[in-house]
Amino acid sequence: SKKAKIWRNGSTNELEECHQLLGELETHQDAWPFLQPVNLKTVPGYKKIVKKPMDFSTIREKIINKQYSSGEGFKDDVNLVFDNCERFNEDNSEIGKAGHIMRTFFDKRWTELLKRW
Ligand SMILES: Cn1cc(C(=O)NCCN)ccc1=O
Repeated sequence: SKKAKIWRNGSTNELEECHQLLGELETHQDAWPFLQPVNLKTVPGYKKIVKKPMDFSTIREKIINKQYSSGEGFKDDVNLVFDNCERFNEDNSEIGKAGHIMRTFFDKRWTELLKRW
């Protein structure tokens, strides 16, 4: 596993703070469309339209398996979740609206974390 680094301002491991932020995403009331991979067998068109599926449970596995070398890779996968959502869903659909709410929530928390690193 990567040696924990002491970051500027004494904040400890960047990826530990990403793991905590993932917990906030997963427990958000509007997270329900993003908790598990979209079922490619039951959602028509998804497999063809969305080239790189991503969801919060997959991100959790990648954190646990040390597949991110920095917060940047974590941030890119979280944004992929929301970009996929915008590509596949109408903005005013239930899932489309949830995606916009979750992206706004994440962007605010990510900006707060960047200020501390
Ligand atoms: C993010 N997303 C989720 C679904 C879905 O059906 N999720 C299951 C919720 N229980 C369908 C399209 C989509 O873009």
